[in-house]
Amino acid sequence: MAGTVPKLAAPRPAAAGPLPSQPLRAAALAFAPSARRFRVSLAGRARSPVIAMASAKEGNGAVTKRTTLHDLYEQQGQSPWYDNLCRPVTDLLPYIANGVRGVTSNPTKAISSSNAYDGQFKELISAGKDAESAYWELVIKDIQDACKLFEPIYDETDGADGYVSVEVSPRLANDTQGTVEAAKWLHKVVNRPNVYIKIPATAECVPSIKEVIANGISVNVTLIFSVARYEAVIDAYLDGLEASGLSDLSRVTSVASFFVSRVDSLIDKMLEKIGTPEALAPRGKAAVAQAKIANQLYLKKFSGPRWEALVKKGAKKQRLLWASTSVKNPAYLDTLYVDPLIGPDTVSTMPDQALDAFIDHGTVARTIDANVSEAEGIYSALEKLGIDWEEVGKQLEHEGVSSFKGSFDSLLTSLEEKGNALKTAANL
Ligand SMILES: O=C(CO)[C@@H](O)[C@H](O)[C@H](O)[C@H](O)COP(=O)(O)O
Repeated sequence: MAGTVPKLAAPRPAAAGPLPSQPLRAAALAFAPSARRFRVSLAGRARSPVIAMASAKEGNGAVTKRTTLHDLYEQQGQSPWYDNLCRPVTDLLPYIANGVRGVTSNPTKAISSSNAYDGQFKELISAGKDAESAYWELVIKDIQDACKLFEPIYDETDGADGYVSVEVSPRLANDTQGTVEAAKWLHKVVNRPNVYIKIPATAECVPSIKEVIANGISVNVTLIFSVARYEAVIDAYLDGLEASGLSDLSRVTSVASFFVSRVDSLIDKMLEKIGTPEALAPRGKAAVAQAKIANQLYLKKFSGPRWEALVKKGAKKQRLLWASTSVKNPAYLDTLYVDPLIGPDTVSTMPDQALDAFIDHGTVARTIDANVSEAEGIYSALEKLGIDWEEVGKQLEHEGVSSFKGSFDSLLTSLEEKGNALKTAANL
């Protein structure tokens, strides 16, 4: 059935296929994160001007400037990830050299905005693949290549960091069992230890998370917009670990992607509609306040007897990952969704805009658990103004799922048209 489990013939064996695994791993090792001076042995073309500047070579080939991304991890235990994966995947190398420790992907965006996929797409269509199978082959190649680049970090941290995440079809966002099957399939075909299968935190997919974790598959739970749904996600992770039957849980890990900027975008609009001075005052404060409260919940849930029993089997905490970190309102500070959310065992995934701003003028300091009572005050003041946090979460989830589905559908339509044109031109 179209839109359920994608139709890729069989998992590709690790050594077969076009994956240049050895050169990529060698390149990644040359950029090894533990090295103080990074050798720029493979010319990755940085998309971020700040990363490019920081990677500028001195005569001896060393990176000239140590970025705040290294400090973020080394001083505060937060992992900076890059919220953008597209071809050529070796573009990631300067990012890794400058302190990036993982990557989140949005393949529909990557494929629709680049012609770097055209060559492989043409080969796949000539080989008789349909558009959807070709889509998955393109995606899987990027993910496998990126996994190789981050493998040194994964190995060095004993599986705690160095992940690359890839989403199941967004058409399955309301299909519990379809999501489980797609996650198992994707995990099998990618066939890399450091892949996160991305599953949305919709009501229908919360049970999928439990089942996928119970199958020993690491998961990036995405599209979390409310504290209530976040709690259900943590429970699904804990239930999954308990149900797994594995004696060693150390290789089943997860991140919970809490979206930030979109919360302000919606709540700001609601506050502007109310329009009173009390309502206008907290604009731009809701998202960070809610995120800080989410972190308090994280601390509570990953402690105590239930959690300690899992730790004895090697379980790792499901880290909070801040997503949607670029600022949408130009009136706000461009580090608004990074600076105040720094703390241990968290991930901040940043697109170029947020990454550049943070490297340029971000502040490395532990902020996630500072001013928590102020955050709680903002949260309840907004409730008093009539903001229903669960409803906000539901609306944002609905919009997020629709927009991911929409871009997936329109990409597939354009790949089908492109595929048909190629077949006609080649008389296939
Ligand atoms: O994988 C994840 C989070 O799980 C991220 O790539 C996530 O999809 C992105 O941060 C968001 O889609 C970006 O959101 P926005 O900046 O468009 O609001």
